[in-house]
Amino acid sequence: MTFSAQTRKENINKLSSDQVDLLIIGGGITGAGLALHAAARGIKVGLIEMQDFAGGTSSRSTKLVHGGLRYLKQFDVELVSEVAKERAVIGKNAPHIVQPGYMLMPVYEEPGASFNAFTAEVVLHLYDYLAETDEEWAHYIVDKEEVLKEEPHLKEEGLMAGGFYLDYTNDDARLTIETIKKADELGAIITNYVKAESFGYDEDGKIRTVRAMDTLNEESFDIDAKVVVNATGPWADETRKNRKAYTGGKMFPTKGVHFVVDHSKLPVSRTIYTDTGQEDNRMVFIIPRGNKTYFGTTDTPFEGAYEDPSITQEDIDYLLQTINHRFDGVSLTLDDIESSWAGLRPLIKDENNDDPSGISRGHEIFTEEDGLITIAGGKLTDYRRMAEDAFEVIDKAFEELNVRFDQVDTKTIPLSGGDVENPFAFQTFIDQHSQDGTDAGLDQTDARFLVDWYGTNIFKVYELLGKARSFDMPLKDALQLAYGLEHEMILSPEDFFERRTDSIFFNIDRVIELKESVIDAMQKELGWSEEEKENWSAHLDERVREVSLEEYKNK
Ligand SMILES: Cc1cc2nc3c(=O)[nH]c(=O)nc-3n(C[C@H](O)[C@H](O)[C@H](O)COP(=O)(O)OP(=O)(O)OC[C@H]3O[C@@H](n4cnc5c(N)ncnc54)[C@H](O)[C@@H]3O)c2cc1C
Ligand SMILES: O=P(O)(O)OC[C@H](O)CO
Repeated sequence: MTFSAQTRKENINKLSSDQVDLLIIGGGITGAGLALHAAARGIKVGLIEMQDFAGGTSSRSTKLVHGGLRYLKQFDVELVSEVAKERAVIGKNAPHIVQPGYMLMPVYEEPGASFNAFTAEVVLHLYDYLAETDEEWAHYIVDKEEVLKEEPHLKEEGLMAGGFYLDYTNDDARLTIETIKKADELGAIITNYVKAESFGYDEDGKIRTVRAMDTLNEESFDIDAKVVVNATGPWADETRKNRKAYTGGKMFPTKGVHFVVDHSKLPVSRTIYTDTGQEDNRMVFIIPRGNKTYFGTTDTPFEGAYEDPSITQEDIDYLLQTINHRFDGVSLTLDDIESSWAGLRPLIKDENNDDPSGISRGHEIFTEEDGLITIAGGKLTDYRRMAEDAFEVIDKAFEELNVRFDQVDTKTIPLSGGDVENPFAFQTFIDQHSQDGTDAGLDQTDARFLVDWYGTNIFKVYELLGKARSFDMPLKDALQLAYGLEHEMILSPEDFFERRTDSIFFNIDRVIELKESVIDAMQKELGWSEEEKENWSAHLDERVREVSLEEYKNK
């Protein structure tokens, strides 16, 4: 069973010829979670994504699975209680992607500080309680000396104490694609690069058809569905417009930016969550990842094209000022920034709140007169629960059509690659299966990396050794490309470099080194014309220029 460009062609044929019970518009984490939930219940479900899977916000987050500690400042206890409990569920179902770890919240005595030593203890205690955190990961508070022993580069002036608490690191695009692949494994009919353009109605004015376009060849086709769900995140209003039943805009997307520097420039040993020091009610994360450190984010109202929110000089100045304020002996400049990304929070408008950071990160599900169901808002960490909530509404729509399906508990369904015997001992799984990689000619580091990256899908990776060896590149990269083409519906170089691997963000030099050989291999495997090859190559060059902030560095 594959999930390739050929699968995509077959799925487009299926969607254009057979009615589905449910059609999901949007292939970010929210749409992916809905598709997995539906397929697990035996619902005939289709999903169309106009870019690549996770091409929107779900590859541009802070890349954490977390409960939203700072939301307790605005007493969003219900949200934190729901979202924080999901961390352990995702950690169990995707141990190859999501890792638990102690994060540090330093406590400073400074204007606008979120917490003091006492309130930090209270809020971390409440966070553990709401999340039902295991005792082994209980929070603890240490004094200033202990904090500086752990993080010697943190600013000493004003430092009072520090709280260590549990949260999880993540790879948002990997979490999305592994959810998509699991939905595919369970029977969902899924395709990327297909855009919902308009709707068709039955005699009662209910949506029963979606007019879709394959954005690769601009061919349009109709998809017949009993029920349609709009899971397009920040685009939710865009998707709802041009319909008689449109009840007005609900979304208030805010932009969040992250920058990546070499770890030597910002040598933190663990994730740090701290005030910006700019008295703006904002907190930022500083996160070590491999031999890099990334940090963010901003939270500013956004207007413009949602596909690729631009980063501004203000964003750069704000985050550099925040980091240089918080760390002694660190004076990051624009030239230290190796890569970056900007994403849009799919926030729901709050008429009573003009502070973007004060708006709830909760989700809403609503049905309009023509039957379109929209799920908006939320957090990536909450995606599974959001799907459960959505199906309470979707099932009502099915009941009106006298259609019913068995229930399912998705808590017990591992994502693709996550079905290890003991998810809490994933390192053992890596130890056990990296030997196959070294036997195939990989060095130990690459062999362990691939098992860590793909989990139980590593066996499908190794099946592609023959194909990989035909590519003119190091074996590890060749295996990742071969697997991505065969099992992760890679159609463009950016799909590979930005979302199936993390090279564009965390190893941009590697993108430049591998670009030609990857594009040559993709042309051969996907049958690109010379013109298509040139277009994809130019698109990748533009993306590299954009994420490395060249326009600002060359000013
Ligand atoms: C800066 C930032 C940091 C964040 N950090 C975290 C974090 O660390 N942890 C966390 O839990 N949450 C975090 N979030 C929130 C989280 O990223 C989002 O809630 C989540 O990714 C939204 O997923 P989604 O699927 O709803 O939207 P998206 O991922 O945007 O998916 C919507 C998809 O719909 C597609 N689409 C749009 N229109 C159409 C159409 N007409 N036809 C077909 N497809 C269409 C788009 O291409 C897009 O891929 C963060 C958000 C931001 C912006
Ligand atoms: O939406 P915020 O303000 O919590 O910002 C996103 C964080 O960086 C991670 O969720």
